[in-house]
Amino acid sequence: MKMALRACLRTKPGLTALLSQLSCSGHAAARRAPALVAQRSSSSTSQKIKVDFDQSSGVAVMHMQSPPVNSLSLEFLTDVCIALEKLEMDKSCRGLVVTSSQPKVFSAGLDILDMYGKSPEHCAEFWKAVQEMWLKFYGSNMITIAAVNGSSPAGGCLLSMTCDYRIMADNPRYSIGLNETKLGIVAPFWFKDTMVNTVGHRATEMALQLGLLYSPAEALKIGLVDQLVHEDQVLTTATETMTKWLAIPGILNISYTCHFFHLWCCNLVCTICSCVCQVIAAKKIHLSQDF
Ligand SMILES: CCCCCCCC/C=C\C/C=C/C(=O)SCCNC(=O)CCNC(=O)[C@H](O)C(C)(C)COP(=O)(O)OP(=O)(O)OC[C@H]1O[C@@H](n2cnc3c(N)ncnc32)[C@H](O)[C@@H]1OP(=O)(O)O
Repeated sequence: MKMALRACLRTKPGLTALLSQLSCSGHAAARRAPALVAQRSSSSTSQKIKVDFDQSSGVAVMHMQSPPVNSLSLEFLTDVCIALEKLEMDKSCRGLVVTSSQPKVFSAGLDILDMYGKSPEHCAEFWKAVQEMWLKFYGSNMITIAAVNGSSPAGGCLLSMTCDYRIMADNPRYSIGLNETKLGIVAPFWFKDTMVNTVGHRATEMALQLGLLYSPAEALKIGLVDQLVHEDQVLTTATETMTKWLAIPGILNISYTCHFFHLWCCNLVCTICSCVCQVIAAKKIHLSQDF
């Protein structure tokens, strides 16, 4: 799916426009102008994000440092998107590792405090920022690897699933998954689609309906993560793995992209049809209540 988005962002101007409308892209850029990285190795820091870029390898490491648990607030999401935009614009940056500076937690998912009791304008901006993060990671031209060095529920799991590869710390205290159901909320369809693309249909059904959080070993078994390593080795393994991915010529990447793009379009059409059916059904229910 990520590759599919990459392809359409490269080749389909119409869809790019559609996606940019969906994601309100540019809202982050409007706040702070991106700067190109000129040094051989550099480090740029916002309050909540630290990016180390090694120009010799073309690999950047994004450290999420929003205490206590890297919850995805509007401010944090905006910083993530700005950092991504900057890296994306620097053509020498080919790979991105995302990890956490917080102990025991990769990301606690959407910031619950930022969703509660806020103005409709804030909620709209917040929700657009969530979509923007998803689109930017999924549609990135860089190879992305999530170095999941702690628990990663809900939106945190989504973030990791938008990456090309996931390496998780092998600590049974940590968990990962889309647990929204357990919180009494329904995960949006694009959370669901992202998981289907990662672990398949049946595993997603089970995961979402029961709101399951998986231990690292269980997550590996269903393919939610690709590799488990000792806690101390997560970041180094991620950078080593990146070297392998970057050795693959970009043209092959684009070819696979076309296959996945086809699948993604089919999915989108199905989703639109199902939304139309739901609206028709809701109208029928409404009418039958009137009479
Ligand atoms: C606004 C309009 C949009 C509306 C749309 C709504 C529909 C959206 C539908 C679905 C999508 C939802 C996606 C989500 O991501 S919802 C968030 C789900 N997240 C969780 O369930 C995680 C909850 N947290 C935990 O499980 C744990 O905190 C932990 C495993 C991440 C870490 O555990 P531990 O190290 O033991 O830390 P604590 O539990 O003690 O927490 C420390 C501190 O952090 C606060 N906190 C934790 N999670 C969040 C969070 N998601 N948002 C905000 N704050 C969080 C926690 O309360 C503690 O705070 P303190 O008491 O003040 O210290």
